[in-house]
Amino acid sequence: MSITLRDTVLTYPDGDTRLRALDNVTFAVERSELVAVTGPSGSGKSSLLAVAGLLTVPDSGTVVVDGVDTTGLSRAQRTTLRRERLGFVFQQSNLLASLTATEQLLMMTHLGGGRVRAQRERARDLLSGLGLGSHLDKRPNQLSGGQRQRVAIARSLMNDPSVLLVDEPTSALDEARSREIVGLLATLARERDVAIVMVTHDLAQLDLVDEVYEMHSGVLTRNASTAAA
Ligand SMILES: Nc1ncnc2c1ncn2[C@@H]1O[C@H](COP(=O)(O)OP(=O)(O)OP(=O)(O)O)[C@@H](O)[C@H]1O
Repeated sequence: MSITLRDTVLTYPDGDTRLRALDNVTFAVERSELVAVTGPSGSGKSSLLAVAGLLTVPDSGTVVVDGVDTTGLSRAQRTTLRRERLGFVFQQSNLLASLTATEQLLMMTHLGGGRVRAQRERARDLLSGLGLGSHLDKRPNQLSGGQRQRVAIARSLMNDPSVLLVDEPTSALDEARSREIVGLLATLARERDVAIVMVTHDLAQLDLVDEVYEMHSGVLTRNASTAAA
């Protein structure tokens, strides 16, 4: 398994009591799998991504990333593991306005160190592989919403992650573009052997994913009827 959450509990203060944002969540995604997590607003989906992404430490339970049990790791150790094994794609691609597509990807290497020439080649290969070969030097305002989301996906792959955590990738896109992006994620999962967890409200694309989970009031359940595989 590339990412496993076992009996994970996350609470927040809520007046005199505590709200259970994750209520004994158990969840595992293998490499080459694309899994969708749906559920109403406030049900705990962002909390799930934050815990899986090692950004938030749960109150109890276990998070295992690529075979590494993260329980008890220091903040620095979690940061290293995150940088080496995890990739993130956010709702609104989060690109920097002043940088070209290639530079958005190279930013990741400044953060992580590494040789610029080899990284530039890798950035170009990734962008070309995602159909952006003729847009390498374009800035976000010169790209469509779907192209921007592709740049964000390419950027998330720079460190060759084992796990990709994707938050509402289609919320700013029309139906056809949404389908392309989810289809692309399904292909990437298989071709790059990466485990992808995608939070989404976009029920129209669920036939493209391997498994569908539903979150309700912090409780995660597998939805067998809508899963394609
Ligand atoms: N920092 C916080 N402090 C207190 N309560 C919080 C905090 N963050 C989230 N919550 C609460 O935890 C619950 C789960 O929130 P979460 O953001 O994970 O839901 P979500 O499913 O991602 O919602 P949305 O679809 O609207 O993004 C909600 O009831 C929310 O109000």
